[in-house]
Amino acid sequence: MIEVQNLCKRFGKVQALAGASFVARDGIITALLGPNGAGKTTLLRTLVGLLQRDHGSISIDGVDPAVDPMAVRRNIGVLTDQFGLYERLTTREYLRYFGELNDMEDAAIERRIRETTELLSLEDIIDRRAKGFSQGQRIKVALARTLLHRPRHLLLDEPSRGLDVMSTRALRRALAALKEDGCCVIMATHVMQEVIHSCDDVIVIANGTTVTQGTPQQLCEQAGLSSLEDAFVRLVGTEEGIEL
Ligand SMILES: Nc1ncnc2c1ncn2[C@@H]1O[C@H](COP(=O)(O)OP(=O)(O)OP(=O)(O)O)[C@@H](O)[C@H]1O
Repeated sequence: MIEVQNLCKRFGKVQALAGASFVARDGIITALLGPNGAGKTTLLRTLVGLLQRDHGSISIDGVDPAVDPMAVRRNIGVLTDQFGLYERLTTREYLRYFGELNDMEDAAIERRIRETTELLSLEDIIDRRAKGFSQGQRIKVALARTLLHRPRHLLLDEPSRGLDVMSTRALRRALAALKEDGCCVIMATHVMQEVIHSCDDVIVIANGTTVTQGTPQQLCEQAGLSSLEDAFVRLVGTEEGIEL
């Protein structure tokens, strides 16, 4: 479980986070929905300790990443906008390398490579070098790396961008498997279809603060509208940052 209270982060004159608070529970997919510049990426980066917060509290299964960053990182998988692939390594070599960095045994690494290859349909690129990979291929490899060590918590920053229909389905399968495993998953996205399809709970964020949190149905009821997209627009008061 991830609990955040009154999280603040400023970059110079920009108040990127201005008191965000929420709880993301285990065994469900929590969407982080907000217009461009709302603070979603800053929030995810602060949660894992890539950015230092100015104020507020973070608890990841009871551990504060500022107090014990290594304990948090062992149990968390992060997919950011920087995929961090190595052009000269094949997908298999890259996944092996990250498995070793996470202190996994060789047999476990090979088993998880087989499982993630099947889950994310990586067969055609598993033995190809990353140089020249398309955007969708890059995301899938980065996602495989994120899932490889079976972290209990996952922070996914726009995982569906650039994915074709087949890859979107692969992502949905991966999310369903994580949910089944009882993981705590937070997914920042602009794609309403993905929220409706995969997410049980939604945090709406605007101007660095949490506007509301609830199931897609609760958000619709709160806004008095039947479509989640319309409810989102009403709740944040802007049409910016929506993809259908
Ligand atoms: N390193 C930085 N230096 C200065 N300003 C920053 C930095 N990172 C983020 N910001 C600012 O903080 C605010 C929040 O940015 P953030 O990237 O968290 O938004 P977001 O919700 O992820 O947006 P998007 O949907 O466009 O990806 C923006 O005004 C952004 O310009």
